[in-house]
Amino acid sequence: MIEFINTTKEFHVGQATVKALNHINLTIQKGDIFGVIGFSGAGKSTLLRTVNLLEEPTSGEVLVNGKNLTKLSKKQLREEKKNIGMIFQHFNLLHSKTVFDNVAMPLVLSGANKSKIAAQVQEVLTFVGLQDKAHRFIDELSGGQKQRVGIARALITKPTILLCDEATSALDPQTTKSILALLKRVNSEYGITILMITHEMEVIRDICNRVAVMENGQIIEEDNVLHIFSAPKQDTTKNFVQSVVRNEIPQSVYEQLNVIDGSKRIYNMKFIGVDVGQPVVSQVAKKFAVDVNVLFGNITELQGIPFGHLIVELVGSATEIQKAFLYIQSKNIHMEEVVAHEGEHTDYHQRTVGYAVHG
Ligand SMILES: Nc1ncnc2c1ncn2[C@@H]1O[C@H](COP(=O)(O)OP(=O)(O)OP(=O)(O)O)[C@@H](O)[C@H]1O
Repeated sequence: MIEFINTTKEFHVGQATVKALNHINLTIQKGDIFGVIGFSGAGKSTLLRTVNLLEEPTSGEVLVNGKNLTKLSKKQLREEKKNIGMIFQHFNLLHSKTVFDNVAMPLVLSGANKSKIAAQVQEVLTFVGLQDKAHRFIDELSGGQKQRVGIARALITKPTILLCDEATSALDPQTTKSILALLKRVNSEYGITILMITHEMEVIRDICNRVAVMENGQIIEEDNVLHIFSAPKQDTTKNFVQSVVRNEIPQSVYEQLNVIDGSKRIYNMKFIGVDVGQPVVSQVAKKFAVDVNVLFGNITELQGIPFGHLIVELVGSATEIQKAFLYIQSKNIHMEEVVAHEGEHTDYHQRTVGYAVHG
């Protein structure tokens, strides 16, 4: 568990003072994969680096598993730091050394004996899938393999916490996926709490259970990932969500409203955590005298939970459309009617429909 309590960090540059962290209060629970997202300069790196004292807070506290590291003796601090692994955007590996030497380094520095080192290096290299690369030099590896070495080196001291500093930002999308999958295993198989900073919302979507959004040294929003994606509150959060989940209604759908007659309604069906596999659309068409045309869809997955929306046109009598509407709502699918402002054709909005169909 990591607790930031009123944590502030100031840097002095010439006469100016930069408040990189401005009274941060945040708790990362044991077992979390906690993401911190923000634009460049928001304070993410500084936040991460206060956890292992690469940066010391100016005021406030950071507690790691209940301990304030600034209060420890040098010897105690050395021991506690073994609990905190870290991986970096540019890997921070020693290029003139082999994979084995890089991974073994923390154990060598702590004076472990050779047989223990060999056994542990073998174990972590097998875990990250590089058991056959132990004697390769770092320069002979791809970016993804280098990050695997970074992860193996971080795991070698058996930490309870792993800090990830933009760990996939230098990797292509495919390699990013494989590294994120590996980090998920680090969390689920070793029970390691992960705190990661990123500027990519895809990373948050793919791996995190909780997320905090940072701006100007402050946390402006924090919640579980499903809530953040389904109901972002702050503009910056909304922008990040929009970058991966296009939840706006396309112009082509609004244009259909101009030609709609009394027998049609357009609805935005929002799926959050319901089984998209359930054949709601085809059931509606079978159960009611209603035709269903799918106009647009965007469904993704958040932590194995379907999430997204489907825009459908229901065609039929007002009574049958209302029955279909109530039936779909009964399946825990949120429905909003897509409507245009009276007399306006450029400024459209959505209206939540209660239980009545507007006619
Ligand atoms: N060592 C330092 N000396 C002076 N200012 C610093 C130092 N480190 C960070 N800052 C400043 O603190 C603020 C936060 O920086 P930080 O690197 O934590 O942000 P970030 O969100 O991680 O950004 P990026 O994604 O670009 O790394 C910035 O204004 C930055 O210029």
